[in-house]
Amino acid sequence: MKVTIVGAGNVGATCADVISYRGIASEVVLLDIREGFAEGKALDIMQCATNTGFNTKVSGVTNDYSKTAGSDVVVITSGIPRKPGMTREELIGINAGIVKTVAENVLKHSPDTIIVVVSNPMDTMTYLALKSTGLPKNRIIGMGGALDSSRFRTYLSLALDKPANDISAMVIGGHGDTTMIPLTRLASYNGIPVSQFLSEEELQKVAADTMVGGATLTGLLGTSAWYAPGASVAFLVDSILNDQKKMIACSVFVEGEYGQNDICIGVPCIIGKNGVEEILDIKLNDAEKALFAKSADAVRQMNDALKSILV
Ligand SMILES: NC(=O)c1ccc[n+]([C@@H]2O[C@H](COP(=O)([O-])OP(=O)(O)OC[C@H]3O[C@@H](n4cnc5c(N)ncnc54)[C@H](O)[C@@H]3O)[C@@H](O)[C@H]2O)c1
Ligand SMILES: O=C(O)C[C@H](O)C(=O)O
Repeated sequence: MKVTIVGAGNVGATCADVISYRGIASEVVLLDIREGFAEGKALDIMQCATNTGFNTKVSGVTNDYSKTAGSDVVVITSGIPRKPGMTREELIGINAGIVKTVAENVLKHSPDTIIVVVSNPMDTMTYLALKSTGLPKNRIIGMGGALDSSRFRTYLSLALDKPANDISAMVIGGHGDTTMIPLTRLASYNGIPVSQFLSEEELQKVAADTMVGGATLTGLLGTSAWYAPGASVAFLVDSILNDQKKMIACSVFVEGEYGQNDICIGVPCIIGKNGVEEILDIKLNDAEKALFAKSADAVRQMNDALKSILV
């Protein structure tokens, strides 16, 4: 089980670290354009092995894609993160070129791989990776919903003062400050609707905090987050490599689901060894449907912007 992570920065290295100590893959290759950087990160992670007790082989390379050959999964975390005050969408100009080139390079050496796109604006970068590589839609997965859902569960756990792992909740829609949709109506505390414990006002605050979860951390840290993003990617990779068939909100190409076509957007998916094995077209109420349509319009607009950048 080999995983390549392109972009050995904050998110990429954290993801490699979590994949290693959880034994999710037997081999992880980190690749970066910065001379020696991925090599350094890999060596540092490998030196955890005797203390945390893992056997995963972690290596780093500078721009040498031949070392990534035969990867089962490739994670794209290369690109720039936002700074305080920026939106994810503002990163499109620089990250589009990077993601397109990286996706093409990895496929030269791992033609059968499944690609997990992390770079922002993630829904648009996922669409770009899909369109530029021509891969079947089950093999291109955007990671955003796993992270947003974990933030949603965290904020719910803080509001309820109960453990996050006892809370089940999901965020769908775009991975943007105004486009994500925390499904408060469906959130539960061990199967009991959270609305039995929290007022509408408290639930609205949890939803609002979730939506700006990434912006809040960017304001605090001066760059965007990495621990929860890295762990969320590892969680997704685990479901692929170990064929767990977990239901995870992922940005995937929709063909009629939720009344949308020709965009990649966050929807509940079954994730297994074939990548996206099923999209669950769950029943939304009218208010949620309206939010989803608005979110899809915003995602589509970014895809249109992409077309003018890439010409
Ligand atoms: N989808 C999500 O939920 C999510 C979460 C967190 C971060 N992100 C995004 O992930 C990306 C990475 O964030 P980060 O905090 O790790 O940034 P970072 O700056 O710490 O790391 C990015 C790395 O990419 C490398 N890189 C740049 N161009 C490259 C290329 N052509 N080939 C190989 N490597 C290249 C850089 O040298 C750097 O080491 C950003 O775009 C960020 O917005 C997305
Ligand atoms: O907030 C960001 O820009 C990074 C990432 O998308 C996140 O949600 O942490």
